[in-house]
Amino acid sequence: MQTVPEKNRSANNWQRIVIKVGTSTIVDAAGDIKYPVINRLAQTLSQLQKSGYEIILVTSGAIGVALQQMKMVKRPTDIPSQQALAAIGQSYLMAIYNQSFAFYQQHVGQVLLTYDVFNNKQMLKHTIDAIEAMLAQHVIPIINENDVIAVDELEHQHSFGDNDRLAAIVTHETNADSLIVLSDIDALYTANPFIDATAEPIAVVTQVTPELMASASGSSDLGTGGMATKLYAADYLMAKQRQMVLINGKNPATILDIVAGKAIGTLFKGV
Ligand SMILES: Nc1ncnc2c1ncn2[C@@H]1O[C@H](COP(=O)(O)OP(=O)(O)O)[C@@H](O)[C@H]1O
Ligand SMILES: N[C@@H](CCC(=O)OP(=O)(O)O)C(=O)O
Repeated sequence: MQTVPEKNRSANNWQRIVIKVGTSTIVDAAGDIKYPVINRLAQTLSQLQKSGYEIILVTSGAIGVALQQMKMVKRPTDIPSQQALAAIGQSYLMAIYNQSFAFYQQHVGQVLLTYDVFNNKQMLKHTIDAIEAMLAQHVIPIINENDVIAVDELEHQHSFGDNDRLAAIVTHETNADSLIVLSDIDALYTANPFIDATAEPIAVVTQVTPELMASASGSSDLGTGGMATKLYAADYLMAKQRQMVLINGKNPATILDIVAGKAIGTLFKGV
C-alpha cells in the first residue's frame, strides 16, 4: 500500500470539519442499530468540539433505523413507504444522537435539507446563518436530507440523491477545512473488495479519473450511494480546492487520528 508522508496531511491547521456517517456505520448487516458505535462517535465529536474544533455531522441512517423499528428486512421500493420510513427513523435517529451526545454534555441541533435550498440564495443564507449560530454556541449541527419531502418532480430537483453529495456541498458552503466520510470499508480500493479479492487499498487520490470511477461498483446492503457517490463527492471538493478523507466507521475514534495527521484510509487531495 502506498504511504503518505505525515507532512502532506495538513490536518493540523483544520478548524471546521464535516463528518459524514453512512447507513452502514449506523446499522449492521443484520439490520441492528450499532448503539456502541454511535456512542463512540458522540464521544469523539464531543471531544473534538471541546478541543476547539467546529464540528458538523451529516448523518444517514433514518431509513435503516426505521426498518429495524418496523421489523422490516427490506427497503420498500415505493416512494411513499420510503418517505414514511424516513419520518419514523429520523425522529428515532435524533433521539439516539440526543441521548448519546447528552452523556458528553454536548448540545446538538437537527437540520433537514433539500437540494433546492442550495439553489436559492435566500434559503441558503438562512441555512448557513443557522449553522453558524449553532457553531458559535458550541452546538454540533446534525444534518440529513429531508427525505419526507425530497421527492423529485418534473423540472424541480428537491433531492440530493445521496448524503455523500449533501455532505460535500455542506463542506463547501460552510467553508469547512475537510470532509471525513465514515463507511464500512477501510479505504477506496482498486476494485470493490467484496467482489474482487485481489483489490488493493489506495492511500492518496489526487484526481478522480474515469478508471477510478469504473472501479466503484455496488454498495453495502442498506447504503444507497456506494463508492461511486463518494468519488463524485471527492471530485466536487477537489475541484474547489478542498479535501476529503474516507475511513472505516467501525471505530469512530479513528477521526482523532485523522485530525492528528495520521495517514489512515484514503486521502483525496488535489496537487
Ligand atoms: N472500489 C471500491 N472500494 C471500496 N468499496 C467499494 C468499491 N466499489 C464499491 N464499493 C462498495 O462501496 C461500499 C460503501 O458504500 P455504501 O454502501 O454506500 O456505504 P455507506 O452506507 O457508508 O455510505 C462498500 O461496502 C463496498 O461494497
Ligand atoms: N437520507 C437517507 C440516507 C441516504 C444515503 O445516502 O445513505 P448512505 O449511502 O448510507 O449514506 C437516510 O437517512 O436514510
